[in-house]
Amino acid sequence: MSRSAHPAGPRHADVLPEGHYSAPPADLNFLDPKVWSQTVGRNTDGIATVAGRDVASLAEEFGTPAYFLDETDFRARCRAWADAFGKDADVFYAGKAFLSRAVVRWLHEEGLNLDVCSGTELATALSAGMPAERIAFHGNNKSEDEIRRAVEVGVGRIVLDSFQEIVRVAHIAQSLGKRQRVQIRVTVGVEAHTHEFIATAHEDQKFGIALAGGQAAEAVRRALKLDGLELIGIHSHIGSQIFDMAGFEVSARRVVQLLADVRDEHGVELPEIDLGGGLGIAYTSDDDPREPHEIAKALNEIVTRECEAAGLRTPRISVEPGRAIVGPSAFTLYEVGTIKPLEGLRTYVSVDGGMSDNIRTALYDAEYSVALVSRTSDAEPMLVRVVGKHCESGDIVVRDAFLPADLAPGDLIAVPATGAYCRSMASNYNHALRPPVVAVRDGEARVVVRRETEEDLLRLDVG
Ligand SMILES: Cc1ncc(COP(=O)(O)O)c(C=O)c1O
Ligand SMILES: N[C@@H](CCCC[NH3+])C(=O)O
Repeated sequence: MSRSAHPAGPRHADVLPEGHYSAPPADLNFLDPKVWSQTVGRNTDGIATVAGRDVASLAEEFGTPAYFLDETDFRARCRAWADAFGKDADVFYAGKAFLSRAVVRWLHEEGLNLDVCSGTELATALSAGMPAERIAFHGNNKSEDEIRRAVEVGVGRIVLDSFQEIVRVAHIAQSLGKRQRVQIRVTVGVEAHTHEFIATAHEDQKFGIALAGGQAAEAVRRALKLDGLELIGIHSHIGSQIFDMAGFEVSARRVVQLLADVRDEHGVELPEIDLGGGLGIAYTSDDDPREPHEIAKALNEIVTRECEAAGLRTPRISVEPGRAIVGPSAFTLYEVGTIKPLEGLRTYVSVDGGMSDNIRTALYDAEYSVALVSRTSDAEPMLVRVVGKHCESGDIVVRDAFLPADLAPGDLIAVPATGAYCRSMASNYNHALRPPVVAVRDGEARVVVRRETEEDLLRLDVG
């Protein structure tokens, strides 16, 4: 990402502080379609709109902060992924990015499958009518209750994450008189170019079983011996917010090598491989993510080529995008509160939310964009840091961005690309009430996850 300085304007300090910012955009009013969802634009009054609804009326009706989810955009991304991979592959939406019953219904209608990683994500999916056989169950520490529930309802696959779990799932399935379809999650030893906390395929971490040292081969040996398990394939997920396809290619190659080793040792050709999720999205105009069809083409080619070289039948491929589907489909709307110019540094713009609705900046140093959306402005750009209202100096929503210098309390600003890992990682820090998710489509807005209330919080406090 660019960290270059920019020409100093009237509201810029002579020497700008070290930051993540690029030069100010040529037009501060422009809502770049790269980072905003499909139906976002501005009306003739300059107010931003989504699916035909203007943000001023949305703020009036639903309050701020709030997440607005562009249903048309979400569904279009589901279709783009499903079409790109075609009928000989499976797309599992990673529910951890954002899960609600409305989203489950949309996924179902668009023909996608679902990856869940807790009993309660599973319950949400089932309660919204997702057929169990289209659900994959993940997790590095699934409880016995979670496993039993998943086996009982008949999930399509459980992704085994440790040697202990191989035995645990087999016993539970057998005790229920079932044979559970499973995959084994392996760590392929790839250093994905992403933040350390969201890279998952290097060996020193909690997920999966290492290919290195023959551990994954040993896991396959054990799984194949157990009556309660039907081993259908190998799973690899290398991390999240990745742009470079090289890591996926190495991963695919190593997984196919394991399939060849399994065939040589056991005479069994495992029919499926899952290459996980992790595809990056544009959070700022500097980001250039790959399109689903490019990703599908690259993955299909590498798997086909490696399988041909190894004399294997090409397995059925599955992928698990979360962020790449829901991330760009939503934005968070905030009202500007206090504005504090720090001479020679930057201007701190406080909003009515913060790290409780978007922890990603504090946790991963994530970059976001921001725009004034309740009006347009011809004022000079001013370098800002958008911060929340929490008692924490790291409570930053957008580390470095430009907003018009005439920004004032009461203005509405919006942060795009907050559909993934924002509401799903939201907290009640400082007893913040988690914001609602409002789905907007064809001029209609409806709450799909309501705002928490004081009563919700007090109900849990039984002391
Ligand atoms: C196993 C697995 N699959 C899929 C995903 C989804 O990742 P993303 O939302 O980056 O596509 C994750 C999260 O990183 C994951 O751990
Ligand atoms: N929560 C992370 C990604 C990890 C996803 C799950 N393995 C993020 O916001 O980027």
